[in-house]
Amino acid sequence: MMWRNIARFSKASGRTGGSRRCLSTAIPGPCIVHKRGSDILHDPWFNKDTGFPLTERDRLGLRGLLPPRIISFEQQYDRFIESFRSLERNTLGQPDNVVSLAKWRILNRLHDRNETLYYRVLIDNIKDFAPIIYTPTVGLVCQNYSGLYRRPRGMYFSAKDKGEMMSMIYNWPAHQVDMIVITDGSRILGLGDLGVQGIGIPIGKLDMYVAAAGINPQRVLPIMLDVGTNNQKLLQNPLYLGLRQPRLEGDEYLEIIDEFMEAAFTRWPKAVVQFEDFQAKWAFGTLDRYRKKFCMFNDDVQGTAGVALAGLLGTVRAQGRPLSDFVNQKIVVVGAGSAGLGVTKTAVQAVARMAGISFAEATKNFYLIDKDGLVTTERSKLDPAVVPFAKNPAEIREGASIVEVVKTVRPHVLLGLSGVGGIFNEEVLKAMRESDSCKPAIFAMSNPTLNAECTAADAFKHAGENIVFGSGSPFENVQLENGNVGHVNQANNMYLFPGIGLGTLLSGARIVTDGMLLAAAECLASYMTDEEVQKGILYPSINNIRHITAEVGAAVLRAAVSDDIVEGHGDVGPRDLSHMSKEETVDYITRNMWFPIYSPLVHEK
Ligand SMILES: NC(=O)c1ccc[n+]([C@@H]2O[C@H](COP(=O)([O-])OP(=O)(O)OC[C@H]3O[C@@H](n4cnc5c(N)ncnc54)[C@H](O)[C@@H]3O)[C@@H](O)[C@H]2O)c1
Ligand SMILES: O=C(O)C[C@H](O)C(=O)O
Ligand SMILES: [Mg+2]
Repeated sequence: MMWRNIARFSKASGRTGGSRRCLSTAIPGPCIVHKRGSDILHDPWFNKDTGFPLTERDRLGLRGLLPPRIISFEQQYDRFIESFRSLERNTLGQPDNVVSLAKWRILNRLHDRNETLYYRVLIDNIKDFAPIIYTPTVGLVCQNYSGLYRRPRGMYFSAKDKGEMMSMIYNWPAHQVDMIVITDGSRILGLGDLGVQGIGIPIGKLDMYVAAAGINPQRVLPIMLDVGTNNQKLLQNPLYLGLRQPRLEGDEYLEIIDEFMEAAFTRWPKAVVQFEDFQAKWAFGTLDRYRKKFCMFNDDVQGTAGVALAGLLGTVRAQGRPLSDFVNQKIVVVGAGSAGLGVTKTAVQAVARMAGISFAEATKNFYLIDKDGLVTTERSKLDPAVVPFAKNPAEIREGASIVEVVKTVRPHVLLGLSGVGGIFNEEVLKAMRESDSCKPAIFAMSNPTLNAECTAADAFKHAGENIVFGSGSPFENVQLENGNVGHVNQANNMYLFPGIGLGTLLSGARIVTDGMLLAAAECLASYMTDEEVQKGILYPSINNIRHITAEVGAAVLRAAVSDDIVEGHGDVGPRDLSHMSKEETVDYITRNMWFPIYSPLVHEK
């Protein structure tokens, strides 16, 4: 029996409010539907396939539209898992890409047909399925999206829709939307500009929101903002599904995104918007533009920064040193884009706070490398965002290579967010053997797998078996020659963004503050025990993603209360939130996580 014990979440109730309320209590409350007959069978939100009981078949006009035998949810679940395992057996030995896409297709078909069953198999098998619906396979899906396309998911707002967005937003069928993930497709993972094909990323991120944060799937909205693409291959592809024009720039670009934000928040003033995979200039530009006005955050800049900070603090603990020693860690960051700069800035702020020194003083132990090598003050046309981290060329020369910097600095941590696969080559990794740390840390955080700065196996082989290792996409643990296991951490923002979104939503915070983001990072950093951290395990297993998300969500909510920006959620007002203890907050968050079980459907005209 593959069915998992759901006791832990069986008391979780659906969120309140909205006209399509589906409660997921142990004895599930009814769910109101406004359609009947085959319209229900074709609606993945309500469809139960052969699982409709006889009474519902009568009530909803389904008699005769389904085979007579009623199959239980458990049987449907087992049947799906069996077909998935049989696909695995039948594709043994085939190229990885072929197998991954075949797995994605079978999951996607279920997603399109029956969301309750889809999310149940996803939640119960998150370790196996996250690499398919999220990184790395989601990257492959985006690359092949125009060919894989069968039916729409989410909404598309294009440059041609200027002036129409306020009415278009009402085309979305759900009355309530809680979480929106938006991309303009300009920097999809480390794969560059994929134009409209980038829609796969908001879809995958929102799948994680449902799986990890228990956001009701009826209340999520993936958004593709199609402002053109500069990807010539796509522009020349006759099957490309996006606008065939170069990307809008400057004010023309901003007018489109401004219009979308106004439209979205006019219809759903309580929604939380996550920006995802925007090229650096627009990632920072839009964050500055909207973060004080709308309830939004940028996952690549802010979510990644928190996950990386938790990892960096974990490496200090892994060395058996007190956290205060973080101020002495020498950290080389390779990649000075939206993610690399977000991480560096947050880590420097943490050092400044801990040591009681200025931000400028706290940059001393940080070294930033971009495509032109080490960033120093000598560089002509220095990007204003990197100025604070530019080194004095008297220390190391302008443009020094990664290996040169590693050999000179002997850093405690080498962290990659460059999008360039294999850039931590044998020479670089071997140079890390001379690190000043007894447990050097290597984070190859770029996605998807082929874009990781190095593989886990190479890191342990060349940099030494005593390292701590993290990667953005999953790798198998490594069997070391000394008989131990080299643990692979998935240093991915998936450990934070679901909790940031959920805590923000359930607090009714007006905006996402630095305090909320810091609380999320600190919660993750303190989640693992000393014993685990000393084994090199910095983040929880993805199997515990709902638990860590509830904790992170609670930390975010409590920080929002401290910042005095909460308006409450549903029947729970700001005063109720402020009176909750830490445990009560975690309980409140957990009770509000949606959990997939079939609710009785009741028809209402
Ligand atoms: N693990 C995670 O949670 C996570 C989160 C966000 C981003 N990422 C990954 O990080 C990567 C970068 O994302 P981004 O948004 O910062 O992209 P970006 O395009 O904004 O930045 C890339 C940076 O890498 C630098 N770079 C390019 N080639 C280089 C080279 N040969 N040597 C050194 N530096 C080089 C560029 O100069 C630039 O500063 C992507 O692969 C993305 O998938 C991972
Ligand atoms: O999508 C991911 O897996 C992490 C991150 O947001 C990225 O852009 O790579
Ligand atoms: Mg991203």
